[in-house]
Amino acid sequence: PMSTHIEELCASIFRSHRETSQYHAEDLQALKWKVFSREEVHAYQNKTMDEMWQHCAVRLTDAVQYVVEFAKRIPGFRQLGQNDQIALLKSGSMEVVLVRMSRIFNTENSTVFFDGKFAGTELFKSLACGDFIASVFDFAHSLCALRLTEQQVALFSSLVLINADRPCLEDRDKVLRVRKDVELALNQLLHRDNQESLLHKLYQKMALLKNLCSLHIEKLRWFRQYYPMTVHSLFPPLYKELFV
Ligand SMILES: CCS(=O)(=O)c1ccc(CC(=O)Nc2nc(-c3ccccc3)c(C(=O)c3ccccc3CC(C)C)s2)cc1
Repeated sequence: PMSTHIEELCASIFRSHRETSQYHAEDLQALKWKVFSREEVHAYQNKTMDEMWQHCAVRLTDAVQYVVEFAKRIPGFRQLGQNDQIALLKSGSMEVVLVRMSRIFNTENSTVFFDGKFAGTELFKSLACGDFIASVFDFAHSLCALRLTEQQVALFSSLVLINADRPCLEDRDKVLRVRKDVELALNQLLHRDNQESLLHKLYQKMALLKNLCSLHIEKLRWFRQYYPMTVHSLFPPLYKELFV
């Protein structure tokens, strides 16, 4: 059986996850067939590249804000130094957003929840980074296939965030100690759910997340060389702080 400390850690991470999810997977089940009309898709496709990038950056930053709030409520994360908290969010927040977004992906018609309805890859055409968007969709498909419970998503998200191998950490050992507890909690949860086989699959997903985030930064740098002023004056400050 789980130790009380680990049991409490599990419960508190799950609570933090629920409290800081803009949308709960079950709420979006009702919306999952609400897709954009052909006219609406065309309206997005007719946006200029900088308009669409800016639109997405604003949406993405909303989602990142909730991840920052989630991190702050993870026991142990708050005990880390301010600089280490920022370093972990800088390198991990996009990964957690990708994990969260994947759970409300409609695998039957390959659509993602965006701007209140479900959108296919074609809606994002004007971003001019089709390979990246396709990879995000592929990742969402592959994570959905694991059919994680919300508790498993909560613990997996914490593990993605609290990573002692991230760059620029001042107290690596402290991050490692906090991570060890979260690893123990996930191990015990999977044991209780009789799904130990999920563990190595989740570690494989972490490797995919790392690649996806590098691709995001690469595309952002590419976009920024064409529209430096859009990024400078129209992208949300938090987006610039974390990704630029
Ligand atoms: C995340 C918490 S949640 O409560 O589950 C939630 C909360 C809110 C929403 C609604 C939402 O903002 N959906 C967005 N979808 C995408 C998207 C777009 C292309 C493919 C796949 C999803 C957004 C992006 O901007 C994005 C996301 C990942 C990688 C790349 C990008 C675009 C680049 C240009 C920044 S924002 C969805 C889910």
